[in-house]
Amino acid sequence: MRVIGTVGLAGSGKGEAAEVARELDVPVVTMGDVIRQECRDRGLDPATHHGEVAKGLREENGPGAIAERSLPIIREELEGSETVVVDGIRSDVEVDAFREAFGEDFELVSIEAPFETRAERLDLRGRDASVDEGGESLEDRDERELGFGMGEAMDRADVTIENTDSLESFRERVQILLTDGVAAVEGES
Ligand SMILES: Nc1ncnc2c1ncn2[C@@H]1O[C@H](COP(=O)(O)OP(=O)(O)OP(=O)(O)O)[C@@H](O)[C@H]1O
Repeated sequence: MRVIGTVGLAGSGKGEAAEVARELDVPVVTMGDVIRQECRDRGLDPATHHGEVAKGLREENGPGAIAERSLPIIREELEGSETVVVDGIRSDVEVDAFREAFGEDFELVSIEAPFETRAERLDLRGRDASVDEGGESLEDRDERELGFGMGEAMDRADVTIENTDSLESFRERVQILLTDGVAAVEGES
């Protein structure tokens, strides 16, 4: 059993990593999915209320609320798969929740790229897929997410993947990590 969590700022490559996992038939549990479900439960549109509901959930139920809500989903996926990816961890408190739930079987990967690189990629992604980023600037999103403790979560990672090279090289490293574990990419980046 292996639960691989990813953490990283907007545009760092978490979505691509999740895509590589799906291509390998590794189930991906997204923190965003938990929040979107909560939006629907509250009768709110996830497109416009995602950030607000994420903040509300943490304020009302504690900073580990979203991680806690994802645990049963992850456990269910582990019944059918040796490896599960947890996409989009946002804080050190969430890291603690996963470590407590899965112990040594939880491995945290920090995906990192400089601000300008992320800004360019998100700009291109927006144009390609007409993704609505909700009108929030990357500076504001970084600030909001770092405010949740994302920097501390990144500091706790077992391994960091620098996503500054080609997409192909990034995808290859993610594939190695998913098939051979965190130790296989340690020292590479
Ligand atoms: N190494 C790379 N080279 C070129 N493009 C890349 C690279 N890594 C990611 N991208 C592209 O950059 C965009 C942002 O990456 P991705 O969607 O994976 O980010 P993310 O971390 O999931 O961001 P968000 O949290 O906003 O969803 C995507 O269009 C992705 O295909």
